Amino acid sequence: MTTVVWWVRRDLRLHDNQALAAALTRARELVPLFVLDPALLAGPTSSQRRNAFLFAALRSLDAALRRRGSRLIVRAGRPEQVLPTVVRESGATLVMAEADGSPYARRRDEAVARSVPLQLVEGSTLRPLGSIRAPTGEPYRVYSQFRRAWFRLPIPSPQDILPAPPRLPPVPRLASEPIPESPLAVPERFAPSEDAARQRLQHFLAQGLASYHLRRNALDGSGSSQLSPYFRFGLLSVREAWCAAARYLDEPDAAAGARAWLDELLWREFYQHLLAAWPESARMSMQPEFRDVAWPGSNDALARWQEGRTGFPVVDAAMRQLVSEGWMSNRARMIVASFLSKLLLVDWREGERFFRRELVDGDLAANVGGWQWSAGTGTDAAPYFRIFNPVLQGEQHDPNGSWVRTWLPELANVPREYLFAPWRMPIEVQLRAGCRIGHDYPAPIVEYESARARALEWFRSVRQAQS
Ligand SMILES: Cc1cc2nc3c(=O)[nH]c(=O)nc-3n(C[C@H](O)[C@H](O)[C@H](O)COP(=O)(O)OP(=O)(O)OC[C@H]3O[C@@H](n4cnc5c(N)ncnc54)[C@H](O)[C@@H]3O)c2cc1C
Repeated sequence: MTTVVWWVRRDLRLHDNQALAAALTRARELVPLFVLDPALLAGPTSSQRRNAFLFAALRSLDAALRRRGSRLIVRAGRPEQVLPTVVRESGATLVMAEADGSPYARRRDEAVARSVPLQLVEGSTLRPLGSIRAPTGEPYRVYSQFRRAWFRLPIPSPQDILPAPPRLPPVPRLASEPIPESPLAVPERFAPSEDAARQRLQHFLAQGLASYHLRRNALDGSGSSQLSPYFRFGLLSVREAWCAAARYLDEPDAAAGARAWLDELLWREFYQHLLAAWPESARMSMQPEFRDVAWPGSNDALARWQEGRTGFPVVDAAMRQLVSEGWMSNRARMIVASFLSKLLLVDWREGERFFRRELVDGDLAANVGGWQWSAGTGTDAAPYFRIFNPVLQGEQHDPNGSWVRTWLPELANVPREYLFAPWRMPIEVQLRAGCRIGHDYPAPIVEYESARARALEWFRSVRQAQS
């Protein structure tokens, strides 16, 4: 009788789960195990909101396991202590888990592997981490080169997709702790179950994919899939999503949207590979000239950005959506990240930390990648002189202003022509709109043109100091 522990981490799904499938080829008894790791759940980069999503998703996974004759065993503690205990109690001969390339996960897995037979299986990315390399053997630092190399290799095929097992082997008698209750509610936008993830994918393929390339920048997020929390916790297999979308490449009406969406899955892939190759990029600017600089932005500016009180409606709406829902669109993320790191000159790591605490999809690789790109310190760094103008961004990507008004009720009666720059309202218009600048809504924290000039000057001086 072979007993195998299936150690669930960021793969809370039964469909297309390669670690589970590998475990099932050996197991007469299977122990689906989740470890409540204090380093992740209560550490400095933990997030109450993500915990709420995670705990609810674990309950849903447990229910799905029970429908198949199994159940989730939950234990709290440090994995390097919990795993040997569970292996001993269950008589397991093997532990199988999905590989995770983040720096903490790698250290953790090395520590666990010292005392139990741990086998890691791919599945969190489309291709194994570390497998995409330049002819020199170096990992890629530039997305377009990574993408070209990626497409030279065989792409995932629908035949690879693994169905959810209809039944699962029995679980040996083992104690399990209750899945914790979260003090926070799960954001309504994201029902925390594998079924919900799969339904959302189907809905997006049917309704959103064909127009994705045209609508993906909508600030209200209605033009994108909103699948990121599901990928973050592995409630949906990225390989399965890839294959499902790739089918539309042959449909003339949907091909452009499908191509654009698959490219975004490749950005995810790129950042996962990048972090695995350069774990130090989580804390350090990729571009050497930014490593030892002191960013001049103030704590007060950071606080106003975090609280959505900058006086720039697009920035404030995005930050209030983030704090309220744990999510915002990609375009909103780029605007607020550019605003903090360039117009306010606050160290990108402050923004990265805040995002990671607040985002339901908060993921080290994607977040660090997005922040370094936005701040101009990263790989394919956005040129430092590319600075988003929040007024123009609002005009373009929230044209009727409904998203800004949703998150900033104090601007409800501000005429559309002033909505993205309310400080331009003459005083009588302010009074009529019930929105006095500096009283009902903040005056702008900076004047855009001079802040832009200051940023350009600072970035230039940092680069020159190094050359
Ligand atoms: C400053 C900044 C911080 C970010 N932090 C995170 C984060 O912590 N977690 C996270 O998942 N994404 C992050 N992103 C990437 C991106 O904004 C989100 O993945 C996307 O907005 C999620 O919405 P969606 O699921 O509707 O995406 P879609 O547009 O439908 O894209 C599909 C999937 O592709 C992936 N993806 C899309 N764009 C990117 C990208 N630029 N980089 C990496 N993966 C991408 C996501 O998994 C996403 O769910 C960040 C971007 C920026 C600019």
